[in-house]
Parts: sequence; C-alpha cells; structure tokens
Amino acid sequence: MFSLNGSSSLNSSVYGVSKGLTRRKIAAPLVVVAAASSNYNQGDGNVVLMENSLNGKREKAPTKPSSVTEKDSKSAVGAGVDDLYDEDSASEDQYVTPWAVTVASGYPLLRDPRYNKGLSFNEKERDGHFLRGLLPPVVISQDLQVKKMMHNIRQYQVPLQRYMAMMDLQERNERLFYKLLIDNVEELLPIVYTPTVGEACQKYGSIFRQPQGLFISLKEKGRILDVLKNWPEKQIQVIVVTDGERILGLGDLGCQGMGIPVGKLSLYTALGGIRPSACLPVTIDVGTNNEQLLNDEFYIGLRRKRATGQEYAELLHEFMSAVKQIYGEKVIVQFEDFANHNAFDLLAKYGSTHLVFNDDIQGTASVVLSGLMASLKLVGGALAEHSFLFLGAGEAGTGIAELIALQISKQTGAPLEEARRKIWLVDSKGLIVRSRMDSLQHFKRPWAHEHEPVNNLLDAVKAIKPTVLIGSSGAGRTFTKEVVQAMALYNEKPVILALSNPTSQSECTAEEAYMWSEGRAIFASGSPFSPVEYNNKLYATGQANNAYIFPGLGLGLIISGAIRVHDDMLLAASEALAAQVSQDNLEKGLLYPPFANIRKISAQIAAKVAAKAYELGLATRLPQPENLEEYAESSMYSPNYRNYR
Ligand SMILES: NC(=O)C1=CN([C@@H]2O[C@H](COP(=O)(O)OP(=O)(O)OC[C@H]3O[C@@H](n4cnc5c(N)ncnc54)[C@H](OP(=O)(O)O)[C@@H]3O)[C@@H](O)[C@H]2O)C=CC1
Ligand SMILES: CC(=O)C(=O)O
Ligand SMILES: [Mg+2]
Repeated sequence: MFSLNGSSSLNSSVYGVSKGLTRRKIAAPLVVVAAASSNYNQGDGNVVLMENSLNGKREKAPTKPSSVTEKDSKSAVGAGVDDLYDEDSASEDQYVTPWAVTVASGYPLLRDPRYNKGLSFNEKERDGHFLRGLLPPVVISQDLQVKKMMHNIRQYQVPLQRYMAMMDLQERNERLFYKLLIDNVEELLPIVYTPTVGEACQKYGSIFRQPQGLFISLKEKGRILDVLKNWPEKQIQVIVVTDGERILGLGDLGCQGMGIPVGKLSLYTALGGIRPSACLPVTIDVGTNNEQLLNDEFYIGLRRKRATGQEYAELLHEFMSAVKQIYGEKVIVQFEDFANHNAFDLLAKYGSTHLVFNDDIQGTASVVLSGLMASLKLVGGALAEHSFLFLGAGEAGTGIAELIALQISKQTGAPLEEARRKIWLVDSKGLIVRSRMDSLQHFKRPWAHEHEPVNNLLDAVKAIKPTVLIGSSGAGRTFTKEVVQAMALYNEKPVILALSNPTSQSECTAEEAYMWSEGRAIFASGSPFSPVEYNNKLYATGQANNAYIFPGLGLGLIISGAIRVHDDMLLAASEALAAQVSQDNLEKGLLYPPFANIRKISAQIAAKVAAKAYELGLATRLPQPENLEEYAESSMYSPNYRNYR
C-alpha cells in the first residue's frame, strides 16, 4: 500500500545501503551521502568497497595520497593530529579529495538531522550505535525535548532569532523540528512563515548557513537535470519554486527568496503530512533588479539584472522539462511568489503538461472563497447577493475574483461573464473600467466593467458600495480610516480582508478595522494579528492565508495520484475548509478554524480534493480508497521518533 508515512521506507533507507560497506560489523543506521566518489578509505591503507549512491555501482576507493607521510612544509595545520585524509596537511594550492561518506552511527549519527534524536537516544541505542560518551548520561523523552526547545525559543525576544533557532533545529534534528512545529503550530507559524520569513528573506544573505534547497541559476543552463540529481533525495513529490521576484509584499528579493519555498515546504510537512524527504525547495536565480541587493556584499545570488524574454523562458522550460524527466508526471510543482508578468503565463503554459499549481493565484483564491462562505453565516445572503471590491488586481486579486465568479456562476447558473460583474478591482491607477481596456494586462481585462473612471480606493468604495472589501495590493496601510468608515457606513457588518503580507504590508491592522468600524467589521488578515479588545469586547482575528489550503490540496493530489489541478478541486477545498468553521469560531469573529486543528483540516481538504480528482477522471491511484479521509490521515508523516535496532 502506498504510504507517505516514513516508517517502512525509513528502515530500508537506513539499513539497506549498508550492503556495500564492510568497515566493521554493526547494526547501525548507515547512510552513504553522494560524493564524487563514495568510497571509504579506512586510513590504515585498506580500501573499502562502497556503493556510489548515485549510480548504485561499487567502486574501489582511491589509495591514500602519498602526501600523508610527506608533510608539506607549507601546511599550517598539524600539531601531532593525524591528518588521515590530507585535509589539513595539504597546502592551499594542493588538491585534496572531498570525502563525504557518512556512517550513520556514532558521531555522524548525531550530525545527521534525519536520524538524530539527541538526548532521546535510549541506552540500547547508545550501545548499539557507538554513542557512549558522545552524549551526557541523561535520556529524555521527545516531549521533554519539545518543552525545552520551546522554553529556549521563547527566550529570544527578536522574531528573527527565533526563526534562526528553528532553522538550526531543522538542520540538527528534523523530527524534533516538525514535532515542535506541529505541537505548537499557532505560536511557531508566525516564525517559520509570515511575517518572520519575510524578514529572513530580506536578510537571507547574512543569515545563510546551510543550503536548504536547490539554487538553479543561469549558470546552470544546459545542465539542470544534473543539478536536480545533486539533490540527495530521489523520491520527490512536491516542489515549491520561486524566482524571487515578488516575495510576499516585499518585492524583488532575488535569490534570497529561498526562505519562501523552504518555509512553504515545512508547512507541507507540518500541516499536510507530506514526508520531508519528498519535498524540494527550489529557487531559480535569473538575477535581480533590486539595486540594494546588487550592491550588498553579502548578497548570495547572481549579480546581474533579471533575465527576461527568451533567456528567462528557456531556463524555466529546461527546469520544467527536467523536473518531469527525473520525478515523473505526478510531482507537484507549486509556483510561489513569481511576479505577475510571469506567473499567469507559466501557469497557463505548464497547466496542461504538468501537475502545476500557483499558490498566490489559486491557493489564495480557495482560502478567501472559503472565508467568504463562512462570512455568509454572519452577514446573511448568498454569495451572488454580495458585491466585492479589491484593492490590488494582480495574482491574488484576480485569482480570488475569478474563483468567486466561478462559484457564483455554479450556484446561480448565470454565465461567468455575468457573475464577474459583481466584482470590481482597483489597481495602482484606480478602478479598472472599460475605458482602460487597451492598456490593461490580460488578467485584468475580464474585470473592466462599464463605469466612469475612479482614481482612488475611497472614491471606489463610495461609488460601488461593496459589501466585501479585499486588500491584495502588497501596499500597507491603504485601508485608511475613511475607507473603513465608508465600508461601515454602507454595511451593518462590513467584510474586510487585509490579505497582504507580511504584517508591515497589511492594508490595515485588526485594531484599525475594529476601531474604525466601531466593532462591526468581519475581519481577517494574511498575517496574524493578536486579538483586539474594543469596547470591553475581545475580537479574535482569522488568518486568511493560503497555508490553510495548499498542504491539504497537495496531500489530496498525492493520495489520488492526480495528474492535473482543476478549478473544481479549489472549490472543493474551499467548501471543506469552510465546513470546519464552528458556530463558536463565528461568534468570536473567526472566519477560519484555528490552526491548532490544521492536520485534521488538511486531511478533510485532501479527502475532498482527492474525491474530486476521482470524479473528474484525473486520479491515477486505483482502486479509489473507500474512506479517503481516513486514508489521508493514515498517509501523513509523523514526527515521532523511531526506535533504532
Ligand atoms: N494572504 C495570502 O494568503 C496571500 C497574500 N498575498 C499578498 O498579496 C499581495 C499581492 O500579491 P500579488 O497579487 O501576487 O501581487 P501582484 O504584484 O500580482 O499584484 C499587486 C496589485 O496591487 C496593485 N497595487 C500595488 N500598490 C497599490 C496601491 N498603492 N494602490 C492600489 N493598488 C496597488 C498593483 O497595481 P498595478 O497592477 O497597477 O501595478 C497590482 O494590481 C502581497 O502582499 C502578498 O503577500 C498573496 C498571496 C496569498
Ligand atoms: C501567503 C503568500 O503566499 C504570499 O503572501 O505570497
Ligand atoms: Mg506566496
């Protein structure tokens, strides 16, 4: 049976690779890490045959270089320490062999994030795996480790320090990282995800320590397949890829956008149960137009202006082709934080050949539609009876608008064209109206309705009198007091969603929304806000963020073996999420269920998405499991430690 749960494969991958290794007889977890040659020279002149983890062939290790005995006079290191591999004795202008064989017992086991358990290695494991003396005597449970880590993390006052502590943990002890994140999701989500991940990307060059994903730059053109082979994992199920041009609402961060795929994929695992080893973060580096980064000595990317046109398209095409060639048809490629002048085209181009999904266009649409479905229980009426005004007509804005229109059209039977007339968008030049048609980007054109030109949001609110106001502009504090007051003037319960991330770019704060609407707003935001007290009443704020959708959607695609993403799957995900909002949540003003229940929610979303895939004939995993929700839950990765033989 197909399982995302790592238990069975963990055993085979831990123990299976030992067959070519004869160094000493142990029952230890063994991992051969890919190197130019994976042979192991014992250092005593004996040569050990080892498996090359890339091609499975056994090779003879090179003999020890003669310079071990003939110490180089230029060498700076020595001091009586035996330098078995010539790493230190070689002078800077000599070549050394980069040995990269890791035996996952003893010290290397403690250094292997996938298998390390730190102080949780039990007595038997300490004996069996050569750990005696490498750890202090105490043995503690994983739960106590979680408690300790949370205590330590809470000592940091600066969110970026917490982020770095979490990244360190991920690199040190993967299961503990995920256990921590799953058990404390509401507290840690703002650290590994928005808003802190935004600051981490801005400073990524300075805080960069370990590669957490693949960097594919123009330098790799013509050899992207080989670059993908360099990634140590081979069974990839989800790729999140960015080119760093529109990182949250922070603009072009070039290669430093890597924090986003890394963060999103950690949520795929923590919230959606996809095995960490099946997740591949990718940053495509085609340069950056961010002058500040180009002049920053710590910048980690290519120092050139962004490639465009054919040069850009060719690199992306090579990447997409290589991905399909190496991982097959059913690998999910999630486009994340591309600028809109590429995002729509990439989705259209690869939507019919690959299992692609644009989180900013489609995931955001699904989560917002879900919030609107829930809001109807508070404000009344059907979706078609409401009118919607957006500030921001890019990926998020037009993506959401289109899914709302689709849902209205399905519910009422009205043509899509007619359903779209309920929805208005404002961009940086004002209300999108018919007279602007010729100068509009293609994704804005369906929204160019007949109307007088309107230059700013406040006038647009006064002209349209929407029941729902949605911020998807990336421009902070644009829902001014006058805008919110106008919404409150026309609506008993104005629905106001400030989606832009991170917090600094939010169109308004929760406090402003409640204060300026005199406590009547139904509010949610892309980044989290603490509850607000207004007139002796406590208002909780829901987080309208695509993190509610993509992990469950991805799980649904995987468990059904879906080969394409379909709009009906997005609608199914919206409905599944909205169904999880309880009366109690609504009474507190929450349009979304708490993240604390996210794994259960993701399983429900996955089940509905998978069911839709089967219904649409897009599923390849046959026969269809009888109970998709149970199947989804049972397929989820568990971060609990495994016992080592
Ligand atoms: N909560 C969530 O889950 C998600 C939130 N987002 C957030 O949404 C924001 C936008 O993302 P995305 O749609 O991809 O970005 P885009 O760049 O595609 O779109 C931004 C839109 O906002 C408009 N705009 C920018 N500044 C202003 C302004 N001052 N006044 C009026 N309009 C303005 C732009 O106008 P013009 O076209 O004229 O340039 C454009 O239409 C980001 O902050 C992002 O973090 C995105 C995805 C998910
Ligand atoms: C949440 C998200 O995907 C964004 O802000 O871009
Ligand atoms: Mg995004």
